[in-house]
Amino acid sequence: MRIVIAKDYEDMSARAARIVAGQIYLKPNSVLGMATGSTPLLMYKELIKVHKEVGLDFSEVITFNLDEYLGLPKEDEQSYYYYMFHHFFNHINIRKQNIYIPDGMAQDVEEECRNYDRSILNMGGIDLQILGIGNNGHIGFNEPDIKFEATTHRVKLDDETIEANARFFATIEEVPRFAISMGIKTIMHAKKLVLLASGENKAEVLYHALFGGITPEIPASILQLHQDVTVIVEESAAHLVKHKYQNHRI
Ligand SMILES: O=P(O)(O)OC[C@H]1O[C@](O)(CO)[C@@H](O)[C@@H]1O
Repeated sequence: MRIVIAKDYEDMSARAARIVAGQIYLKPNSVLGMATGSTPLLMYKELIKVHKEVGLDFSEVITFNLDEYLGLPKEDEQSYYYYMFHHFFNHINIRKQNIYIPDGMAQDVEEECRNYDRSILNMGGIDLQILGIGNNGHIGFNEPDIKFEATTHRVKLDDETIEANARFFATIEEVPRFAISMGIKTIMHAKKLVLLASGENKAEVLYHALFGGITPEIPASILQLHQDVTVIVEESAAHLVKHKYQNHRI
């Protein structure tokens, strides 16, 4: 595991964007795993800049999103489908048929999950997965006490996640209670993982995830078992981690 302490949110985002750009440069038809939430927003902006200024080509790139709320249609501004197009896909030359996001309105959720995992396999697996971390240690929407062997599945969101994500909705009642999420096993199968953490509120959970026991109570702790993880921590999330790490420049 490489741990990089970035000096601020801009630095964290630029470093993450460089890893993604490097991946696409070396393998133009890379399969990328995408995350949502506040953390990767500036990384997406950086990638758009690299696309516009240097011509980073997304025409062969394939993407799979980590998760989607159940019950929100694509056009709902709080859906992750909307987020991804609004913040990223509408601004680059990715092909729509290469974009995979779980369907939050699927009639048969189990079938949707099976198809999602099958599509990932058919594309040769995820080359590079971007991850954020929830206040409770979740990755994707894999909430504490998840089964580490889970593949893509329907999840019930924790109260803590509902509270944390209420900031994006008019009222907390509007936050969906269920979602579809890649499972831990799906995530762990990615060839490379990049975990981003930003903000003081992530400091403690990040420390436990990286240096505590590997336990379903902190789903991100499973990342300790992956052979190729880069953690990019913004300074304000890093004060506990700092005691333990050796800074590696990337
Ligand atoms: O980046 P944020 O908004 O703190 O969210 C943390 C994580 O929770 C989620 O919103 C739930 O999947 C992720 O997309 C994100 O990585």
